[in-house]
Amino acid sequence: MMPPEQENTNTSTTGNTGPSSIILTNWTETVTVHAEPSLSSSISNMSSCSAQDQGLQGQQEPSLSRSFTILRASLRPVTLMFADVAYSVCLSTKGTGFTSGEPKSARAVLNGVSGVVRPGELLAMLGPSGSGKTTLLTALAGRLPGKISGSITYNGQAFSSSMKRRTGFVTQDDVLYAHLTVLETLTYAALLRLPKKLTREEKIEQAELVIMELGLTRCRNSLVGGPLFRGISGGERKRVSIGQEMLVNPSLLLLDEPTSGLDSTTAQRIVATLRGLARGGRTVITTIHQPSSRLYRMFDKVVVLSDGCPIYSGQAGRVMEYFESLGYNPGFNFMNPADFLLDLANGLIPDTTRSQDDQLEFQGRLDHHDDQNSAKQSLISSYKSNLYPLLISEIHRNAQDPVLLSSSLRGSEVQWTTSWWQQFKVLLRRGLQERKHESYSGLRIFQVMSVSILSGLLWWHSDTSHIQDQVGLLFFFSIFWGFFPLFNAIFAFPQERPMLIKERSSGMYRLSSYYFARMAGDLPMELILPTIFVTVTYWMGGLKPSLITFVLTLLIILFNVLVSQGLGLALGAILMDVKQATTLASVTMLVFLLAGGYYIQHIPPFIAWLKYISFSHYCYKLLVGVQYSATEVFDCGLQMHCRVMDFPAVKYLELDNKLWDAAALTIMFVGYRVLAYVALRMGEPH
Ligand SMILES: Nc1ncnc2c1ncn2[C@@H]1O[C@H](COP(=O)(O)OP(=O)(O)OP(=O)(O)O)[C@@H](O)[C@H]1O
Repeated sequence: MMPPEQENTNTSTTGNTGPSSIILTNWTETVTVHAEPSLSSSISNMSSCSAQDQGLQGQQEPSLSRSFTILRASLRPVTLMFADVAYSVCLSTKGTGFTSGEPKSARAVLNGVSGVVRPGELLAMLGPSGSGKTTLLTALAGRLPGKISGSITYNGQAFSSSMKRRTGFVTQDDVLYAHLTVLETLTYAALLRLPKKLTREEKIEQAELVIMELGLTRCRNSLVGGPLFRGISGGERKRVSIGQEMLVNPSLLLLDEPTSGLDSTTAQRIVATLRGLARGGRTVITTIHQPSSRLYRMFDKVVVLSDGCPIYSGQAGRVMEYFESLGYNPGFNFMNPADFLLDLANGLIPDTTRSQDDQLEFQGRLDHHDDQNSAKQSLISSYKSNLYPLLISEIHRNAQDPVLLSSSLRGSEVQWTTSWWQQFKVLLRRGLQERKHESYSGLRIFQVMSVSILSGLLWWHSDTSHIQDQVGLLFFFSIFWGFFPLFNAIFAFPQERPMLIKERSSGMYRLSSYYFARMAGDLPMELILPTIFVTVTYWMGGLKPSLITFVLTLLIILFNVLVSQGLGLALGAILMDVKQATTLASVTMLVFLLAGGYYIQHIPPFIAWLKYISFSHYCYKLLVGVQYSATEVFDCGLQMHCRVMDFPAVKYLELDNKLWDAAALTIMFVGYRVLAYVALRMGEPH
């Protein structure tokens, strides 16, 4: 139990609501909910566990006491009802022969699943692997693509954008930025998700609060980590993911396997927290693989799935009674109800005539498929005749309930909790922090510096008497700064896709604010490296010693970098596959290299148009155009001077219209970026 004085600071007991009711104040309103002692105890247990390690509990208590209630009261309770939910996926049946275009077959993943979950309840979905738990959870979260039959309603209404912002969804794989600390991860989530009316300090305080509440104090400053380097533990990652969703104070919280891979104590803490959140007036649904009996006792309701069909949906405490009424007994005492349910869902019916050891041996053998299938069918038909009619009549009754319908989630909602500018600023900062290791990586700087010094040495103090070499250096500028940004930019969106999907699905920010923040975040390094490169190589390479020409050369190359980056972003966003995008990019750059006008000057007319789609071609033309004036001459041998403009490689370029070249680059600069944005928008799950 929480210390009495702490309870008093968080809640006030009211005379007219009875001893078990407390008033919980939150951002926008005051609601009355029924609290259970277990909530306080579970949460305080977790907090104190970590706070003790740090000796922080005493220090943090004042801020905790002011806003503790925010995490405990749901703003708008949601009653979730689902009836006859069915979902199929299309599978192409591949034969072993040489035939192609085989007919597609549909596979039912969910079949007639129904249930009711009310505010304050914790529902667990149980079932063997592949039974459809994740699919059902995703459908209930409004995130399942494709056609779902049956009905899913939230306070009697269909899923809406308002509901989306009230829904927290924790996926099985934790999608987190590896290079942010736990505190940074939760602070950025708070800054993006909490409403405008809270100050920045208050939002940061909420993040701190979630850290304490989830027992993450000990690792608050540790990096999250990822596949390439180790960070916090699996259980801590899971708690960070839950914390991100808790921050928005969701009315409906859905979690996919929040305890998988965790030790039983940590799993117990997580489920206790979920139960605590439910008791604060939320509707909480979780899938779970193998709960211990301790965990099982914390569930209010369970849905048990077998091959996508329900065999039970209702109160968790009455499950044994129900199956006993059908004649199924665990066979021996003290069996974990969850184990019993999973056996049943697998079609393993306990044989009470056998001893315990015999049963284990019997069930372990795999040669009873027919028996198992007929047992499953029998359980499914028992569900249909016993539980289904009750559930459907409850759903119909509730659907007519005027109180439920009046608490509609539509209407009065603002679409975004924070302004465009606020989102842009936070996303920009987060992006810079997450990618600084990559942008400012020593390897990347070494790569550019070594190439610049090497090219400077190769072209060391070239002059116009070696015009072919000088023009070659300008062509090299245009090609190198076409390739390099293009290949860097290709990775941007495919790498960020899981995060983008997760955050956009919960309505965290606008796509445009993300997009512009990403563009702006990449700019410093995209521009600094070519600036260093050009500065070193230009002067070492003996190009025209004029400051104006140097600045113009630099500006042309920087613009070329931005155009090339735009193409990389567009390819990445359209294909969303790094391998495909890099293959296409290398073919494109090869075409640009060959058609750019340096290697081949007599391209057959039917393919000469290729150069007009090459940004490197325009860049090269502009570079040559600013390097040599129309009257400039070079030593063409035998003490003769020729006009640079008559040199074949330059003449071929037709340098008379620089404005058009600049306009072509500008069109590409805008066009590629618009294309990337549209591709991102179209690629979003609907
Ligand atoms: N898009 C899809 N394409 C093909 N099969 C799918 C698709 N979605 C789901 N399935 C299949 O549907 C079944 C149910 O999948 P689901 O992920 O919901 O199971 P689960 O009960 O959550 O399993 P687990 O406990 O192992 O995570 C699986 O057999 C899965 O292969």
